[in-house]
Amino acid sequence: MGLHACLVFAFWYAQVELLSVFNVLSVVTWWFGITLLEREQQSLALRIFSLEVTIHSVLVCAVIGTDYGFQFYLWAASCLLLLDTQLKLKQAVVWCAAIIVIFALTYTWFEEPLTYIDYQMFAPYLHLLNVIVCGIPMIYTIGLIREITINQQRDLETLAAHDSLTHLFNRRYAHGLIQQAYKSCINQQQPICVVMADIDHFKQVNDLYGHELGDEVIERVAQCLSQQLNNADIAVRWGGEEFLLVLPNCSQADAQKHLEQLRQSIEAMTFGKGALQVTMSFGLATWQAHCDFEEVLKQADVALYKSKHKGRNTITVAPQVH
Ligand SMILES: Nc1nc2c(ncn2[C@@H]2O[C@H](COP(=O)(O)OP(=O)(O)OP(=O)(O)O)[C@@H](O)[C@H]2O)c(=O)[nH]1
Repeated sequence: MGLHACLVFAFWYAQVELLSVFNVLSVVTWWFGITLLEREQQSLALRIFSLEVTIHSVLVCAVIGTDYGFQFYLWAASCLLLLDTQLKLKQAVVWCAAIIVIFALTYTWFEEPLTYIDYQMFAPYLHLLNVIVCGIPMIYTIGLIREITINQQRDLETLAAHDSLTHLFNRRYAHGLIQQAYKSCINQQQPICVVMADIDHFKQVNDLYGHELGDEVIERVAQCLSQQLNNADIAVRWGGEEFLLVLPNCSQADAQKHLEQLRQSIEAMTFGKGALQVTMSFGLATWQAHCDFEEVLKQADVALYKSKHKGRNTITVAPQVH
């Protein structure tokens, strides 16, 4: 819009009044397009910008020829069209190709311009300036598409790896991480522990307080688990109210101390304006070098079952298998 405003005066000064008037119209069109952008009507705005740039470039070339490089704005117009995501790719490609064909034809159509302006010696500089200015939307478009693609890929990866309620890792994604942690601990001859944890009497929570508060309990318990874990630890939402914790470089004794702190923290939490408190049971197993993941998981599960059997809100350590 700023560029068109400057050109109103430049063409007036160069006594090409027709182009001066065109630029007034362009300023109005860009102002209208920007208003549409502010109203979040991006698609319509982009189409208007593209149309304006296309018509304007052709008219300028018709009046003063191609020496000044105004035809390069047609490349910019085709890039702008690609940003219109409501336009199907096929349609966008056809429109872009049509604009590029018009660009190529300007050299034949406008070999003899309607007017020769007095400042012909500035033509190469203006040509250079126009090419540079036209490059900006192209760099912007490709950069924007690159940025959007990277962000979407990152978002998709996060969505695929995490559980939507607790934001802990989901079961499917965690498998790879757990195997990596195990291999690294075994290579460095460091201990690694596996814990199954389950909120006690959770069915009653749902039955007495409703599923919404049930969800809040799961969410806040998960938060408490992840806040108290170390960076290398892996917390997974294993099932409804069941969590798996993998603690690399952690001995059984340290894991036991850690879990006792967690147990106490969860016991101290209140929900539903203080009306509800919950407890958690834990089953702890040390992952031996000769065991596979399924085996250690089973040991932790059996230990958890024992904790439930003992009256819940407790930690049971699985016997070491030699
Ligand atoms: N609100 C809510 N409830 C869930 C979710 N996932 C599972 N549940 C409920 O969790 C309850 C689990 O109950 P049970 O497996 O019988 O276990 P429990 O009542 O916790 O009893 P113990 O484990 O023996 O202490 C079931 O009623 C499920 O419907 C969830 O995402 N949100």
